[in-house]
Amino acid sequence: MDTLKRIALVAHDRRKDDLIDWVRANARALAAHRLWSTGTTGRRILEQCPGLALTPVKSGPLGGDQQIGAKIAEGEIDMLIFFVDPLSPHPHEADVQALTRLSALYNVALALNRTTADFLVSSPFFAARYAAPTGGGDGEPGE
Ligand SMILES: O=C(CO)COP(=O)(O)O
Repeated sequence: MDTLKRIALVAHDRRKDDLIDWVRANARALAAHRLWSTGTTGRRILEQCPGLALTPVKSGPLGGDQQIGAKIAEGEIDMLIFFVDPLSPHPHEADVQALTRLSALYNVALALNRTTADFLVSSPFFAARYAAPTGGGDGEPGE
């Protein structure tokens, strides 16, 4: 079974430090998977974890949430880690709602906060490939 996961990492501004802290804490597990991020989130993650196979798209308010949503609609994302800020208004609220709606519609594993992200990253679903590499596997993305 192919256990390589395609994961999107997104955070609102006031949750970015928390997401980056979570990514750093789970960098070894995440390094075995393919990652996408909205623009500002992705650039900040790569500053801290330059070894991750992470592709930034546009910034969320400039269409990045919709780009991630389109990948979900195309069946190209398995998991969305989206640390939302429920206490601030967002100019692109419609895009935020569309992104979480598409995650529900396409049965994408969705974490809106750190506790749920911890459950996902520690689940057998996530860890199978990591725990049982096949011959010659060294955890590099794309194997
Ligand atoms: O706006 C976002 C999520 O809705 C995130 O976008 P950035 O990562 O570009 O800040």
